[in-house]
Amino acid sequence: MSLLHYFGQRRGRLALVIAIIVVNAGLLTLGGIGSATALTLIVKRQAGPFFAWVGVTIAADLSYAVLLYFQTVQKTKLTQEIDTLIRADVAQRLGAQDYAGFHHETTATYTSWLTNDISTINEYGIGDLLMIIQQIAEIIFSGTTLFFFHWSLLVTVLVFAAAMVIFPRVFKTWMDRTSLARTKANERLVNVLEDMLNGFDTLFMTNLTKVLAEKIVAASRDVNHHYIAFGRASGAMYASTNGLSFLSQLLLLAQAGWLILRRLTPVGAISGVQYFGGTIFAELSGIAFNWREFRSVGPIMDKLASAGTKPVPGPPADPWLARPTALQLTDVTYGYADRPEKVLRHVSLTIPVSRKLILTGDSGTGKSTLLGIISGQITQYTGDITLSGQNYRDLPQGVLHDQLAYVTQEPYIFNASFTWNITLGRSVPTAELTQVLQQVGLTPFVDGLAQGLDTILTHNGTDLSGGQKQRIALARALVSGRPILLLDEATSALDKDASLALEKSLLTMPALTIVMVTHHLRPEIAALADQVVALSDINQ
Ligand SMILES: Nc1ncnc2c1ncn2[C@@H]1O[C@H](COP(=O)(O)OP(=O)(O)OP(=O)(O)O)[C@@H](O)[C@H]1O
Repeated sequence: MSLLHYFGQRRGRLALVIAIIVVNAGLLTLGGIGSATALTLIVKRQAGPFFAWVGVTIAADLSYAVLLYFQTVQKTKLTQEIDTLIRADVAQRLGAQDYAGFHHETTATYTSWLTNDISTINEYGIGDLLMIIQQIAEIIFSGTTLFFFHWSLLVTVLVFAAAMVIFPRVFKTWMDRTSLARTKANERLVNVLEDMLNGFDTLFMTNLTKVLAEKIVAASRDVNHHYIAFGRASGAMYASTNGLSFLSQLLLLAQAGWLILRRLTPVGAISGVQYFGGTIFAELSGIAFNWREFRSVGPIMDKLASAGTKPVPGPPADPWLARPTALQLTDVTYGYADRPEKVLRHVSLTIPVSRKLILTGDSGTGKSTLLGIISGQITQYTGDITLSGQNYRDLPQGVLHDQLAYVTQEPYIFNASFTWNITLGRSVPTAELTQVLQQVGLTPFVDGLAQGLDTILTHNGTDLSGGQKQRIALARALVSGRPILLLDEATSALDKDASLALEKSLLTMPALTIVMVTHHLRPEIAALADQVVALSDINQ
């Protein structure tokens, strides 16, 4: 992932912005030439030409002002387009990862990548690169003009220019290091913000809301510290390159005076040298500074690329999977990386097609872990799992996901309409949607909403009850049309009668293969299952 790659994708607008920038640099130069020439003419007391050049200078400066407007607008459009390209790329990479890969970083970290890092790319990547182009254009125009005043002025400029290009290299490592540390601190801040703000209710009920401010202030100080470290690096470079620039301008002024005294250049050169010399050195020190900043975006782009590889379209689903015959677990063993004890030990289980299996067991014994493995989210187990005789390890994730719907205890609700939360954007016939709503018992609730199915639900369903969220998740699973349902305490938030009714309705759907995890197995539910398995009986 390189920023230049994204510039390439928007080369048309980039060319337009560069064209405006170059014309503007030319207009600025014309303004400078106008002032210098006017000075020469007034010393010679030539009134007509003097006012003509004043007019040229005014016209150049006014045109510059007008073009500046278009430059700003086009630059903003270019920046916004590139932002979206980068976000799309990162989002695609995140979406193409496997379950463990995605959860390697927190969502807050990803948020920081897609917000803070994009801002940094805007400022230091896009903004600085365009600024560098403008600075180069101004340097070329100013250098050419100085040459016409006297060639020796250009030689002096080139000597100092070389010094200014070499000098900032001293600061490269310092700036790279502090820039990366700064983005890491931003990630930590976003993580703390998300953690504390999401935990508000808990802190509020325990009268500990002061913790909110304490943690946020601490994380903010951490960010301050790293911004200041970067500010030191960039400030040191900025100050020293500017010092060199001032020194160069003074020498150039002295040289121009000497040339005028020896009648080798017109009097106007005194203002021209100040103007163009000042422009060249200011822009050169600016380039050195902006180039360093621009380069500091490199590690950020590398970090964004670490989100994974770009997705490649998966193979089409195998026809043999159209109707899976059975799920078969053989000798499955698994333990979490940071825990010494294995949670599952040599578990073997067969779940024939369209059968209903209920898995029971005490809390913490590994039921959810087993469903995590069957769902394909956890992959680092030993042993084998097959679906229709095909080993999970040979199945592309997409193919497996086409066969399974996994409903957890705490389903996620998107900040989108009721319909979207059930269909996830797929098109589903209204009759089917209505039937599923009926099956999961959501119809009375939806009918009571002023906007019905168009009601926008809040982020993570904070305006819904736990039971309503679970009903939505079940509707989502049924609408998906997957032949295998994995239910992890999927009705735990419902009252006894509602939970019984819903479980009964699910277990009597003839086509579905169901693996249902439950703590509270009621006899009427057990009677509907083909198999009731206690995890402790199969976990050795
Ligand atoms: N991400 C994780 N990292 C480390 N350990 C974990 C993780 N998830 C679960 N565990 C541990 O694995 C064990 C089994 O957890 P699991 O959630 O599978 O149990 P469970 O039978 O579903 O429990 P419950 O009925 O309470 O939901 C527990 O000891 C738990 O602490």
